[in-house]
Amino acid sequence: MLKIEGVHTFYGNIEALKGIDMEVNEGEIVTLIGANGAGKTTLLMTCCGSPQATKGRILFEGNDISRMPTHEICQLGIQQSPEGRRIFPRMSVYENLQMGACTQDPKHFDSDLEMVFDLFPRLKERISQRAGTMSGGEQQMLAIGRALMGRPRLLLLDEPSLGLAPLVVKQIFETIEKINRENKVTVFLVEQNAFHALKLAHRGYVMVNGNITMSGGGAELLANPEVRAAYLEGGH
Ligand SMILES: Nc1ncnc2c1ncn2[C@@H]1O[C@H](COP(=O)(O)OP(=O)(O)OP(=O)(O)O)[C@@H](O)[C@H]1O
Repeated sequence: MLKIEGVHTFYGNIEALKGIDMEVNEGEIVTLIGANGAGKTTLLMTCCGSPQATKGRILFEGNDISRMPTHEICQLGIQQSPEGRRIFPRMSVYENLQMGACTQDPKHFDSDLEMVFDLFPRLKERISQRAGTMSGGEQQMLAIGRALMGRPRLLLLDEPSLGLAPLVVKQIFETIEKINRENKVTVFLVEQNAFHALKLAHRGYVMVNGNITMSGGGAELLANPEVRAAYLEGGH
């Protein structure tokens, strides 16, 4: 579904991605783990066209999206829930979800809203609340819900567990699994919480300093001593 071939991305003269090859197959949850500054967010952003890859190409369902503007990439069926959530804090929950649907045919709006409320009943309870006044976990649910309103076939999630309490992290990961299994959305997940993220994943990749250094099944990477030593605190 998503094929990343020899992708290099620069910020000025900083080479953040140094020739990335990887792929996400339809129906999978694929996790990318790596330390701070490894380039994980840059890879997700590059898949969405901002910044654009300087070398290499990215194919989505056979279309070369590497030089495409972000809104066209969204229309093809890729949506992102960004790092730090980036919800619109002064808007209500409902208005945030409306924003997520803005590229879509309005005829889908009501049923898509129900789908999001089924996944995150808390958002329905908070429908009129200003998004910026909600808890971190609720804001994360909203960021994922907003992305789903854009009807993705491929959902890119950047650190959905960031700053959340363990119980909330568990709920968010269970919902991600449900979105993949029941709503049939393919998921590409970037995480520092390697334990949860690899447990959930069909396959995973490890990124170090702008390069992919390891790949394998989620369970295989979880069991790998190098991965455990580097990314799983206390051999969790
Ligand atoms: N807008 C930018 N301008 C210049 N350099 C940047 C910019 N964004 C990221 N970088 C640099 O690119 C490299 C990769 O950063 P990136 O945010 O992709 O890493 P990451 O793996 O997502 O890290 P984290 O887990 O901390 O979010 C880092 O060296 C970072 O300092």
